[in-house]
Amino acid sequence: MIGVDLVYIPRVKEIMNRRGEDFLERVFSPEERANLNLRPETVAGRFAAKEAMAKALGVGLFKAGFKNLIVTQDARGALCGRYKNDTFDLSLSHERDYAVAVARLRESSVLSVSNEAANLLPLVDEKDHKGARGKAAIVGGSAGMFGSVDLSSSAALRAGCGLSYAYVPDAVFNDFSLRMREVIVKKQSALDDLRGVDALGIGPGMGRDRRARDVFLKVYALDLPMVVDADGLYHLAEAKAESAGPKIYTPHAGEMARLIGRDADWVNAHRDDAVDECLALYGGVVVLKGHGTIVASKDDRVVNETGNAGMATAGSGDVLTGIITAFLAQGLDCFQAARLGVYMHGLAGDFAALHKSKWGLIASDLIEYLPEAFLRLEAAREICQK
Ligand SMILES: NC(=O)C1=CN([C@@H]2O[C@H](COP(=O)(O)OP(=O)(O)OC[C@H]3O[C@@H](n4cnc5c(N)ncnc54)[C@H](OP(=O)(O)O)[C@@H]3O)[C@@H](O)[C@H]2O)[C@@H](O)CC1
Ligand SMILES: Nc1ncnc2c1ncn2[C@@H]1O[C@H](COP(=O)(O)OP(=O)(O)O)[C@@H](O)[C@H]1O
Ligand SMILES: [Mg+2]
Repeated sequence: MIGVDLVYIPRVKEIMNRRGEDFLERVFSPEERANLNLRPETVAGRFAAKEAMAKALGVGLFKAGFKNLIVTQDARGALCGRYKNDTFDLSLSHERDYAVAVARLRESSVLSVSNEAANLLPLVDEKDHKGARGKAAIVGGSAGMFGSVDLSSSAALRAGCGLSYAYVPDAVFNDFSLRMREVIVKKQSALDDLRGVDALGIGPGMGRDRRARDVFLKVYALDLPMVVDADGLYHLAEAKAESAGPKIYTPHAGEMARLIGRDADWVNAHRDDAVDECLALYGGVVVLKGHGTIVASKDDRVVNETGNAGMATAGSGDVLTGIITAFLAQGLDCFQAARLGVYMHGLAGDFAALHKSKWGLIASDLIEYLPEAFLRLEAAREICQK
């Protein structure tokens, strides 16, 4: 959360001479230009401060935009920085040909992530081994739908599990095994092994034929914490199977409509009522996805505050299944795992959109930016606990 930058003053002087006002307009906001001292060492120091703020945020300077990284003064007259809702302490200096700036993201900015979510983070014991950090299994995949189970099982590892297994149909086992590295691939004919895992996710890309339905019914009857998504929700709606262990259901509006016998337009217009109907029919914890995802049990309900429309892209729900399964496997209860999972998935999506835009974001980016979301939440928790 600290950034530093060094700028060669003669270079800034040369650009100022060559490009004049045009350069200042491109780099400084109107607020900054109003008070700007045009000595090259001052301009170079301000420029370095912007780069240092971008580094403290972990965002490229061009992506953040020069003019969005604002060097200003606080109420006491001390130099500080601002980027959207984040603020920075700044320290600037220059000597001969060089100007230097150090930026530190203020704690208040770090705390703008949810303290409640930060306090749910599973603890990591320094003596942990992979078997002690949660074993997650994802049951799904079928020809043409490898991607979904890859995304789910990979996301489970990135969300902190020590071991992640993908249970795929025997017919695609060889192909799928070649594709995966950290994830361990198993055949769905070995479902008895599932008793050794801590939590399960079922449904991504699993298909809707009879074979898939039979696998679903066997797995759904296991007394293990379980996330039910995608084609798992299809089989559940069709079979109205009895649940044994703790369950989290993660429908989008279309899947919710099927679960409660409504249409998707009705669900979109009555999201809270749809969740109530789903809870009454299936119990457990319900996650109704989409803008303002609802996480609800019969006793608790929250509307999630992270995430963005760039996440409306194929496979992003599969990533969510893996993240929630991982938190279940690390010992959180169903409501906590769903709450933290949805929050982290959205926060990773917000980081991904910052780096790659809402247009360029794809589901695997959510896995890539999950570590950044963890770092942010871990920093918030450390500050809360001080
Ligand atoms: N790379 C891979 O391998 C991937 C594999 N995947 C796998 O594909 C399988 C099928 O998944 P699915 O979500 O497409 O299935 P389904 O249940 O038919 O729902 C779609 C229907 O519901 C409707 N709908 C209404 N509201 C909606 C909403 N808010 N969000 C979304 N839909 C909404 C929608 O309406 P429409 O779009 O026509 O308006 C449409 O009629 C599943 O196994 C999944 O894991 C995917 O994860 C992608 C990456
Ligand atoms: N407009 C949006 N704003 C925020 N999040 C969204 C938006 N649209 C979709 N999402 C999120 O993206 C994910 C999509 O899940 P899903 O529809 O199951 O995708 P897939 O089946 O392709 O993996 C959900 O977590 C949902 O909340
Ligand atoms: Mg889905």
